[in-house]
Amino acid sequence: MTGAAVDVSGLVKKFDGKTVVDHVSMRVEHGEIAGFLGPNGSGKTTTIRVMCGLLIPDGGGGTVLGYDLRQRHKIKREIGYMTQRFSLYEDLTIAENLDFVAGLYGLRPARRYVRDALADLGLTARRDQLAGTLSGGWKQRVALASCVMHNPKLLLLDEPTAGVDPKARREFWDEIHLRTENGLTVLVSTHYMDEAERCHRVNYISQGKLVASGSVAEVIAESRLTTWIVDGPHLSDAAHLLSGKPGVDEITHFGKTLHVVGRDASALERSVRAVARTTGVHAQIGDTTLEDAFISFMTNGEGGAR
Ligand SMILES: Nc1ncnc2c1ncn2[C@@H]1O[C@H](COP(=O)(O)OP(=O)(O)OP(=O)(O)O)[C@@H](O)[C@H]1O
Repeated sequence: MTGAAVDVSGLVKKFDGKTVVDHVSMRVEHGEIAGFLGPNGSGKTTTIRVMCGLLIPDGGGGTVLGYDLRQRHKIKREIGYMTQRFSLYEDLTIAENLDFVAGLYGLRPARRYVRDALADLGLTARRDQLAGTLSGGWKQRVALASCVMHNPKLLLLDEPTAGVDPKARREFWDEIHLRTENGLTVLVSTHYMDEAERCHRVNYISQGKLVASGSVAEVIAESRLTTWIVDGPHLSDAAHLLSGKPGVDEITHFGKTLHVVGRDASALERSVRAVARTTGVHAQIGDTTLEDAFISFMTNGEGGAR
């Protein structure tokens, strides 16, 4: 297929006169895992719903899998969408849940689709277990099976791993990576930094506006932040003294170190060196993390890089 899997521009969505998606443009290439990050209420779910064809935008447009956003029924048939609080029928077994979904999509013979989906996601041995008795990780696996059973070309996942333990989260991501190697495209919203780092590209939205987009390295570079790592005794004194000093935008405790971050590199250096002299802490330039960059975008609103 030519073009990007998702290619939208200038998307606007308003609720009751309030703009919650504000001229968002985004491309997701075929076979790519694109991360979608941003604070609570920044407009991720709404943007995803517009891309799914579930909501009609108030402005902008574009294509999803080559279909115009207005071809909502065609889009819906070729995508898989896992909602934020996906639900299974708890009093049905795993196989019965999948059979129900096969019916919704008109997949025939349903029995074969269910059997293949169970095998594909390692669920065969549990096929007769009631969904209500499954752990969070297994429930999420069944939800994934439900979303991919009709062989979508694009998966839109809205915080799929919220509340799932680290091992199950890792397994889920391994599944996702395996599928993209076979041509699937994924757009996934998450609040987890380790998950963002597993994406080919990340998009960061704040107050409805896309403020950064690119590979992890590009987004960190775009933040134009300098980070100093401070360690040694009297760390809390150092943190106290650094707070509000010229060039110091953020101070974060990481174990026995402080990350002191700012955009004005020379002012930051002067402040850090002055406090190091006063308190005896040791300071050295360090790597800016994705989390530092996102916190900076959040604090600076739309002032971030694009
Ligand atoms: N159907 C709706 N009617 C009115 N307001 C809505 C509706 N859906 C979402 N909103 C509002 O739009 C804004 C964006 O919400 P959205 O769920 O898209 O954000 P989000 O980035 O997905 O947040 P979270 O990370 O908490 O899931 C919020 O202020 C929310 O209250």
